[in-house]
Amino acid sequence: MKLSNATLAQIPSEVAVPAYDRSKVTAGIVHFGVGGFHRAHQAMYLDRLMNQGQALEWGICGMGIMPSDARMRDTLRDSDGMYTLVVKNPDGSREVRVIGSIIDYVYAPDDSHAAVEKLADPAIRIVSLTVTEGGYNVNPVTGEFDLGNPGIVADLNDPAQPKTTFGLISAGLKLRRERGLDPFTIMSCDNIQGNGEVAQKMFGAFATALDEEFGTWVQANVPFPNSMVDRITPVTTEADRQDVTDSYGIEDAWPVVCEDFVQWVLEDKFVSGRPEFEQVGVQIVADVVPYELMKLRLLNATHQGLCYFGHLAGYSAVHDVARNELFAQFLLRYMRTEAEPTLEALPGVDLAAYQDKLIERYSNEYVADTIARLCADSSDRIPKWLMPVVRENLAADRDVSLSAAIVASWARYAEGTDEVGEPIQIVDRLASEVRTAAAKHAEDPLAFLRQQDLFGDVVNDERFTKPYLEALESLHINGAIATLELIMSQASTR
Ligand SMILES: NC(=O)c1ccc[n+]([C@@H]2O[C@H](COP(=O)([O-])OP(=O)(O)OC[C@H]3O[C@@H](n4cnc5c(N)ncnc54)[C@H](O)[C@@H]3O)[C@@H](O)[C@H]2O)c1
Ligand SMILES: O=P(O)(O)OC[C@@H](O)[C@@H](O)[C@H](O)[C@H](O)CO
Repeated sequence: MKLSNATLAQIPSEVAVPAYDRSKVTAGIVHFGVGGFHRAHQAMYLDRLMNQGQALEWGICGMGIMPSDARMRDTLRDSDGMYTLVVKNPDGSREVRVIGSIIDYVYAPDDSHAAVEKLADPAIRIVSLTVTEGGYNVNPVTGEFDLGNPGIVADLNDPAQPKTTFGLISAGLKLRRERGLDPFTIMSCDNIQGNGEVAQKMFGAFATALDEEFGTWVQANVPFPNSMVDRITPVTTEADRQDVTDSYGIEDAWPVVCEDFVQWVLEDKFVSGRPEFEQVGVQIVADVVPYELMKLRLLNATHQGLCYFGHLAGYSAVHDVARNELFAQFLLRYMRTEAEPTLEALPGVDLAAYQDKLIERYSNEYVADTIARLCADSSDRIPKWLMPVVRENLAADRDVSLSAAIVASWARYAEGTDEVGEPIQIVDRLASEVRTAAAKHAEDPLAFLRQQDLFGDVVNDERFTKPYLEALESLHINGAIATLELIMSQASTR
């Protein structure tokens, strides 16, 4: 049966369905970047609240700008905004739920005027984002807003027909201001350190470029809370879709599969109110930074630590890598000896247990996360999650050997051929740059590190380049597994 309001009553009892009257839910949030993660995380939390009879005025209106978002528009239109969330436990059991908190979807290229009007609707009080790290338009060299991006240039030249998130959100805010309405909160939920601050800087820069006085108003009036978000959510596969049909008789064109673990730590900085997220397990705190650092430097950095070595060693599934003791010990050692010294202690958080739990989470075979997903967009990830660990450790004169080996594994991967001569498809907005740099390894083994916009001046520091060159050479001569063995045997004698 096709998932929709009309078929909800026929859903089998092992699948939970919204216990609230969806016709009473109204939109209070516009979300940009409705993908797998948003639907496994924020929309799920809101659905939990609604199931408690609360937050019915905080329904979500998705908004898309990318050509690929047309598919989400059509899928959600067909299912009245609903989808199946399949939570996979490590023992093979699962919890399956139809999520009902998304009630509308606007594909902005269809009608940018309607999209701006939606953003100016007084009922909308939060605009949230999961638009990926690349969606913040940060110039990698300067760290500033990239005013040269053609989409941004077009929106600045023709602000009445906005096409980017920056153009649309700014137009919505401007209209609200003209109409004497309060602004909305802009809530980033992307894996970026200081995601609220980065969003504030980037949206502020766009608004200023549009009109200086408006930029000042945005900086003074629009809050940008920081958050730490966590739930491993792989890309939905055709097998996942078929499984939902075969197991439950539900025809859902785009279900979501995720792990059982979920966490959201959120700064309480909102204008015009917010849902009572704390009632459904969200941690509302004054300072998110230590939580963010913990998650990005332990979880996201070890995803980088396992994916290039894993790919080179011939793996395609994350759980197979995590279950290999050599890899698990390498990741644990990186976390304990290099990442943890850069983290602040957090009340109630046992960092050693957190690290062990990560290996357990990665080992969940039912989640079926892929090495390919983790290897994408490396140039947005290694510089943001791993290089800050390196810089802090070098400043404190601490060891960086394992971090250097992770960077070397990326450099080897970027050469574009694996250990049995198969081509590697590099998915990265800087794919041609990183491939060009990696292609020079034979003549200049430090060529990759000379990409200053990615690595700063670490190429000049022998404490980093020595273990980096050793790892890279070993990767070329001995391969990934033997290199990890060598690194671990050297580490045990330190
Ligand atoms: N998947 C996870 O495990 C996970 C966990 C925690 C946080 N996140 C965060 O969520 C983000 C999205 O992950 P996902 O798994 O939902 O990916 P996804 O590919 O399913 O969805 C990404 C969404 O972002 C949109 N998007 C991409 N670039 C954009 C741009 N420049 N402007 C506007 N929209 C843009 C896409 O159209 C899509 O709607 C990640 O990049 C990360 O920051 C993901
Ligand atoms: O989604 P990205 O691109 O920010 O990073 C890839 C993964 O490390 C990430 O999606 C994790 O699975 C996630 O952060 C877990 O909460």
